[in-house]
Amino acid sequence: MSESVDVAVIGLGPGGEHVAAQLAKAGLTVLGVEKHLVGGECPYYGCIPSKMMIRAADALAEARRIPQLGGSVEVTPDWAPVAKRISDEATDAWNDQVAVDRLVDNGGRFVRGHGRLAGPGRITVETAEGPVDYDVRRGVVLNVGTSPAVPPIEGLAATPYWTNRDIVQVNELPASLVVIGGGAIGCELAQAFARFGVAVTILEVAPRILGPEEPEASKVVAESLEAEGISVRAGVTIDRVDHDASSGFAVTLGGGEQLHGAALLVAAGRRTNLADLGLDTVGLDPSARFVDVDEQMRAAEGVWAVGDITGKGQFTHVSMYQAEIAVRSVLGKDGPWADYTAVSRATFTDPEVGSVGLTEAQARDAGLRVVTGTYDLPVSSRGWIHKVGNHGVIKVVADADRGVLVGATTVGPSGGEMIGLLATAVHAAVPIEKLRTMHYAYPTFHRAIENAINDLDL
Ligand SMILES: Cc1cc2nc3c(=O)[nH]c(=O)nc-3n(C[C@H](O)[C@H](O)[C@H](O)COP(=O)(O)OP(=O)(O)OC[C@H]3O[C@@H](n4cnc5c(N)ncnc54)[C@H](O)[C@@H]3O)c2cc1C
Ligand SMILES: NC(=O)c1ccc[n+]([C@@H]2O[C@H](COP(=O)([O-])OP(=O)(O)OC[C@H]3O[C@@H](n4cnc5c(N)ncnc54)[C@H](O)[C@@H]3O)[C@@H](O)[C@H]2O)c1
Repeated sequence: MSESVDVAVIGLGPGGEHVAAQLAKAGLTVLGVEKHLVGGECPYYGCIPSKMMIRAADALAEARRIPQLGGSVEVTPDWAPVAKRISDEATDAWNDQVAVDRLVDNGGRFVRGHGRLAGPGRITVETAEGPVDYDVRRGVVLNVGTSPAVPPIEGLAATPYWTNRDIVQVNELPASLVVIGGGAIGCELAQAFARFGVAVTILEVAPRILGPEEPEASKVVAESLEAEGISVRAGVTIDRVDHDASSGFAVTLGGGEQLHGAALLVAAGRRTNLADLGLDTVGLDPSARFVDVDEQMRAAEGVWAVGDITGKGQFTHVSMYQAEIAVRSVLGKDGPWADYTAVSRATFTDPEVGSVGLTEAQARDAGLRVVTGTYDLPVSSRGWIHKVGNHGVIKVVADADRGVLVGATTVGPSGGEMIGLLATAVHAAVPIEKLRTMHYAYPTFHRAIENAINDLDL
């Protein structure tokens, strides 16, 4: 006979873990199903270990700026404390016992294995001891996340390339690193490794790195990376990859040029973990790239989905936001339901890139009467004082008809923090006239936002 539970959560990434804990605390019988590590990509292979690397790398870079400001310093990078911190503090050597215990302490049940929908109100979990069936009375919440996408480049599959899951476990740095992909992962990790003395090349097929960001942001970051000695090659195609134990990786570009690296990182986007999830058994398309959800995160009768698989932004904060909504929906509570007009994000390069809402191009595509304002950070008072490391730009995108901002980008030192002010402005549709007449402390970086708003021809 099958065991019976109120709710099963398949995949315990940040969102799924939150859903399982909250529903268990609300008194439901909740089964959490995870095939690898409870907590998902973010704590073990993503946000947290990468930001620990970046924190250390930024400290090195800041120290190297001392001679231009006030003294002398000898900087000797050492990767060992970074590797140790990631293993000891972030991942517990990639052991999730604490997270499993947290779920159980909250009243949830846990099973390790591959979960799969098996028709309305039923799931099967492939455990180490064999398949176990469960009847699910109220519903199933899917939070199965993504895996690294590996482009079909000739020769690549047969080489010992790294993905984010390997690079966060590196104990010794390579002399050189080729990065395939100039997105958030590629740019953040390229800069971190370069600051530890690794010779880094970024290969990006699109015309510019950080493609989803404003072109102004891509330009500032590309210039900053190049100024640190990183080779940024945008608009290139890769024909093949070879590897030899003695000489390392050889990457052949379209046109024949060959690049070499001791290590190769594939950071070319993500694919959703939707294969072998039994989506067809509940009437969903198993070949779709994302799971289509409504504003309550419902994908089908008795099926909810949260996180990267919903296609609403592959960020931990989006997964957690959706998790809160799914919890309310499962419990039969009221909204507010999902609204993505002011999703913000931060890319932790130096300079950091903060952004919220629509880019100028997206706003134009949406048919808005668009007006933009920009301001270069180095000419702001704080940028000028800051001197070395002050590269940055603020850009705001306004809907001229409504007199509000619909998007903004803040590039610079603390760019990811500066976006907070503008996220509130977009989220709450604060009238531009109100933003023009508020106080901006002097001399902060965020005071340059006032200049960008005053640059709007409105
Ligand atoms: C290097 C890197 C850096 C990042 N940095 C940031 C950042 O700074 N800020 C930010 O907001 N986001 C960042 N992200 C993105 C962030 O990690 C994800 O958006 C976040 O983890 C949310 O994902 P999720 O909730 O969809 O699930 P995931 O974290 O992807 O977890 C899904 C879980 O489901 C499990 N699973 C899959 N299939 C099954 C199955 N059939 N049965 C049982 N279990 C299953 C997996 O093992 C996994 O544990 C980064 C990602 C990477 C790779
Ligand atoms: N700070 C953050 O919030 C943060 C940091 C890292 C990752 N993330 C999340 O993780 C997601 C995945 O990150 P990502 O950087 O892997 O993906 P991405 O989609 O952002 O970037 C991948 C890049 O690889 C390029 N590419 C694809 N195939 C290629 C090829 N064959 N040759 C050269 N370039 C190729 C793409 O054009 C793209 O620019 C991000 O979209 C983001 O949502 C967030």
